[in-house]
Order: sequence, then C-alpha cells, then structure tokens
Amino acid sequence: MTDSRSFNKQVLEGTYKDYAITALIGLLLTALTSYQLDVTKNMTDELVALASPRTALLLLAELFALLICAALLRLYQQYRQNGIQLRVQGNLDRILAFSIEPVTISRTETPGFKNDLNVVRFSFQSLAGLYLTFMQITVAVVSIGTYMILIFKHVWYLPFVILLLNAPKWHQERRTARDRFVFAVRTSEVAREKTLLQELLFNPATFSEQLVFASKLFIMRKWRRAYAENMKQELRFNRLETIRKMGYSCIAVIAQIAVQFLLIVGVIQHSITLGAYISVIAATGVLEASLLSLASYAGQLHHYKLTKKKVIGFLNEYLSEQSKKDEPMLFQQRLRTIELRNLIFAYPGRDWPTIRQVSLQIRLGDSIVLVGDNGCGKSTLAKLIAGLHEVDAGMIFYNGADTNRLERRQIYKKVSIVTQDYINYPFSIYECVTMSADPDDARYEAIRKRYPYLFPEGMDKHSIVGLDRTGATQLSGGQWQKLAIARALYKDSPVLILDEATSALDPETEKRFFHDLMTERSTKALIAITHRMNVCPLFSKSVVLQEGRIVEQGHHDELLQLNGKYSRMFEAYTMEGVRSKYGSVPTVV
Ligand SMILES: Nc1ncnc2c1ncn2[C@@H]1O[C@H](COP(=O)(O)OP(=O)(O)OP(=O)(O)O)[C@@H](O)[C@H]1O
Repeated sequence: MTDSRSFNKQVLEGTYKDYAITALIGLLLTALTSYQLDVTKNMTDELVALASPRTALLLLAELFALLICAALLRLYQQYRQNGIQLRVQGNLDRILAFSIEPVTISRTETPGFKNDLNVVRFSFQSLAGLYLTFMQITVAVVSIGTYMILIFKHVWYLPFVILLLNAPKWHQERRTARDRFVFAVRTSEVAREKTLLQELLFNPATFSEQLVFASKLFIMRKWRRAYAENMKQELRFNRLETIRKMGYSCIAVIAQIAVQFLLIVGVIQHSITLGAYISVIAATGVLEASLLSLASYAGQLHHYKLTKKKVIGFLNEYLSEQSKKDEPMLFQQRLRTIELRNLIFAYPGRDWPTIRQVSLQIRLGDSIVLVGDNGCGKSTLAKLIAGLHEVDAGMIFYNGADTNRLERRQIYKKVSIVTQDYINYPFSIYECVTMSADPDDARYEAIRKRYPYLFPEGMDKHSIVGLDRTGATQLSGGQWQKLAIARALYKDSPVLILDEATSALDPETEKRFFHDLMTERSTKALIAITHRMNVCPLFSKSVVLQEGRIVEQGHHDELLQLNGKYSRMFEAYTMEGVRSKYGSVPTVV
C-alpha cells in the first residue's frame, strides 16, 4: 500500500484498453466540437452575407453529420467509462480486503477500529470515480487548450479573462473536497450507529425478540434519533456548501455577462463577424464547462491525497504490530509445549488488566479445562494462548521461543479454535468443514466417521446451509455449533481450543464427543472452556480463574479435596450445594 506505483498498478489492472479508448474518444470529441464550431461560424457568416444559401445548407448537413458522430461517440465513451468504473471498483474492493489482514485481533476488536474502517471503506468507494478523473483531466486539459486557441484567434485577450474569472471556483472545489472528507470522518460514529440500528430493524434474526419483547418501537425510536442526528449533520454541511456556492455562482454569471459584453462590443466595432460571435460564445460555454470540471477534478485529487493518507495511517495503526518488531522467526518445528510466564494482558483502552500474572505449562497430550465465573477472563486467556492478542515480550512461549519473535501466521497454523462467536457460513456442509485447507475427501470422511454426530443427519455434504442463500437448508443452533467443531477438527492442528464450543449440544452428544476426543489426546494439547462442570473429570487438569488470576489448578479429584472455589462450583453445578445451602426447592402448587 505504501508503494504508490504498485498500488496504482493493482487498481488499474484490466482497465488499460478501456482507458486508452475513452481517452482517444475524448480527444476525438474535442476535435469534433472544435470543428463543429468552425462550421457553425462559416454557416452563420454565409447566411448573414446571403451570398450562397446552398453552401449554408451544405454546411448544415455537415453539422448534422458531426453532431450524430459526436452523440454516438459520447454514448460509446460512457459505456467504456462504466466498464472502467466497475473494474476499478472491483480491484479496490479486492485490495482493501487483502490489506485488512491483522496480525492479531487486539486492536481490531475495538469500536475505534470499526469506526476507522468505516471511513476507509467510504474513501475507497469514492476512489473508483477518482481513477476515471486522472484520464478526464488529460482530456479536459487538451479540450481547454483547443478552445482557448479557438477563442484566442478571434478575441486574443478573452481566454485570459475567462481563466481569471474561473479561478475562485478552483479554490472552492478544493475546499469542498477537504471539508467533505473531514465531515465524513467527524460524522462516521453517528452514521455507523444509524446503520447498526437499521440492521437491527431489518435483520430477520431479530424479529422473534422484537415480537416477544415488543421492542420494535424502542429500537425505532433510537434509530430515528440517530437518523435525525445524521440528517441534521448532512443538512448543515449541505447548507454551508450551498451558501459558499452562491457566491461563486454569482461570479460565474458576472463572467458570462462580461464575456458577452466584450463580444458584442467586438461585433458593433466590426472587429469580429456574427459567425465568430456565435462560435466564440459556444466555445466559451464549453471552455467554462471544461474549466469547472477541471476544478472539480482538482478537488477530487485533493480528496485522493487525504484518502491515501488516511488509509496508510489506518493500516499502520491497526494492522502492523509485527512489523514494529525484529524480523520474525519461522516456526516450523513440531509443537511440544506452550508456556505462559507471569502473563499480564489488558485490552486496548482499558486501565486494568483482564489477565493477571498467569503462569501455565501446556504440553502435547495435556487436556486442560478452564473454569470460572462470567467475565473472569477464560476466553481472553484462550485467545492469548492461540496467539490472537498482542502481549509484551517474555510472556508466551511456544517450544521455549517467545511468540513475539515468531511469525504469527506460523503460530496460527498450530492452533484450531472454536470461539463463542463462530461464524455460520452460507456454504455447503463440505465447504464449511474443509475451508481451512485444500479440500481432502479422505480427511473429511475420516472426521465424519469418527464423529458422525457432528454432521447434520440425512443431509448431503454438498447441501448449502444458512439463511443468507436462496434454497439453502436451515440448521439448528446446535447443528451450527457441531459444524464449527468439525471445522476445527478437520484442521488437525496440535492445539485445539474449544471455548464453550459444546454449550448448544445436548448432554449425551457432549459427553460422547469429549469421550471420543480424549482418545486423540496423545497427539494434541486440548484446552476447553466450559460452565458444564460434569465434563471436568474427563480432563487431565482443571484450571480455575478468578478475576484474571489462576486461583486453583489440578485434577478434578484433587481440586474437590481442596474444598475451595472449584469444589463450590462443582457442587453448585450438580445441585448438591444448592440443596444443602438453600434447603429443598418449594413445590409449585
Ligand atoms: N474485545 C474486548 N475489549 C475490551 N474488553 C473486553 C473484550 N473482550 C472481553 N473483554 C473484557 O474482558 C473481561 C473478560 O472477558 P472474557 O470474555 O475473557 O470472560 P469469560 O471468563 O470468558 O466470560 P464468560 O464465562 O462470560 O464467557 C470482561 O470484563 C470483558 O468485558
């Protein structure tokens, strides 16, 4: 992205032919229009002189042919320009999608990122038009030159008068472009809120809650407020722009009248013919239009400069953690151990750490279950183990090597994770499972045989699932979750992290799954997070977290003996504690 030439090359990929044709037509049109003005002048002079009406009629026929040619060429040029715009838009989308490749998720999981991403996407959308601008500028410059010469031939000083009178417009366009950009950045938060609320109103997944909680009006009120605020900002901006434009529009009218006046004086003093008068007036109109479009292109170029700065700033701020460190080492060995040493982690923008002084050794063959109250940091710890968050040096080690010195993508190759917010992909079942690697039928079938209950019963592997595709089959919450687990298993990495990944499974399937998984344990390090304490005895170690610290760790039986936090949690889960502490549950009569 920082390399401007390669960026432009990528954006313009596949458009060169269209550009060349469009530019050529632009130049041809300029030549045609200029010739057409000459014909108009000659025709008028012939008519005024009434010397040869036949010549005038021939000139009219010539004019007709010229106009038809110009109209057809303009249509064809428009068609080619649309092609350029579509291709450039596609290329830009591809570049943006490729560029947004964070090294970790620490900074991308913040509202600030979402806001800035919004602005960058807006800027990228407007870039598509800008790439057309580059070519249009060339054509505009040529056409301005042509018309200036044409006018110069009749009234030498007029082109300079026109240039002078159009100068304020240039200033205005540059200013408008800058203000529009600043405005988009400033109002992005409100615009995003409006879109978020709108999504809530139109998303079918929210309808059941809207019905049961009668929340539609509540959401609508919030949406209308955000809408009104957004509209107020837009209108205020448009009002200021219109007021500013009024001044410049008056100057433009003065310019027109001034030019007319000078020409009329020329005709009265017989320094120009009536034909020249008509031709110069027409040329002035085209020249002014070209100057105005050049002014607006100048504004757009300014916008381009601002956009580029914003995009590079965005990529540097959020997506380049690794590049700030030393040259990362490749990590291609077989993973044997993961070690956390006095790990401390605070989310960006938070003053207090979520994970505090956590030390833990995980070896291949270990099966560890993390338990603790809501919000104690289990998911955060799981993501830290997977290398998904940025941490200070000397805290997380893979095979004894500091993960900060390792190439992150190599780390991710060793890890499979099912988080609580796994994605319901609108793909076929086979694709949902195999997307992490090249599809391999044998590997897919092996997983399906080993864990048949993870695959929706009676469905073909090529069936498309999800609400987002027409004709797709809908799955239940548990079925989606099972597919997410199958995807993680298919990846077959040495570390498997399951963050409440079985929460939607029925108890029998859950137990069967963990039982089957344990038989694969020798080749994997398994880390699970669960609130269902009945599966804990299956794991080699339970780790209890409280406010970001490990307060107890050991096998289930050892921890029960401690009579501490773990034993209280287990009792509460099995209802033993509830009965003894709160007495019997009253019967409903
Ligand atoms: N992206 C984030 N940005 C800022 N704070 C976060 C983020 N994600 C989680 N937190 C905060 O970190 C703390 C721990 O969250 P975490 O999700 O790790 O808890 P948990 O133990 O997994 O909880 P639960 O059992 O409810 O899933 C919470 O206070 C939460 O608000």
